[in-house]
Amino acid sequence: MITIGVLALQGAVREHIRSIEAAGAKAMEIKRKEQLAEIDGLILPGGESTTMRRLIDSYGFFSAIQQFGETGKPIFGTCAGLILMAKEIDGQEAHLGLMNMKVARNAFGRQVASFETDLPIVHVANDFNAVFIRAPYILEAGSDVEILATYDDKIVAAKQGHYICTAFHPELTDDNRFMEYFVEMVEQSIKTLAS
Ligand SMILES: NC(=O)CC[C@H](N)C(=O)O
Repeated sequence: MITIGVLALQGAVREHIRSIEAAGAKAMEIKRKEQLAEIDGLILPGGESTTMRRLIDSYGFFSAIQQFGETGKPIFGTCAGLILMAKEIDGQEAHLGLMNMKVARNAFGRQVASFETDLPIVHVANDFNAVFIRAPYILEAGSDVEILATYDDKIVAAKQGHYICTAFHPELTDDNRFMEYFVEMVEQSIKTLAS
């Protein structure tokens, strides 16, 4: 069975653990960078991206996560995790810079800080129950980035090779289809890396 880690410095860690297990994989909380060697895929959860970045730096995770990705192992960023993965962030310095895209934080505005809607998502479902909480969205994506979902003409899910991200929170509902897709990506990457 594959093992998927959740960066457990801050944010929606427990919900992701439950969702990974429901999708049929083993889940592991990642609190030290040495633990990255024990997992096949990594999730950067929702939370607060600035706080998470500060903790990533103080626990020495910054280049460890980049190197994990460079080996071809899949990384999935949800919400704040999506912000961490972007090469560019509107109005501020970027963080890990893994995906060729520019994002805007808290981009749906104060009045609609949180909402949920059923979305068609490429590879995943025609009616995925997407929950948005002070969500970012993707302003621009490079030609190497596959757009998986839009809401109100804004890009809210994307994939670039073994990197994938959502502006919404697939771990907060019982709809496990997005997580099942990530589990498949991780299984596929193991076959590719072994061949
Ligand atoms: N629910 C979330 O992860 C919100 C992300 C948060 N607005 C940030 O900028 O980090």
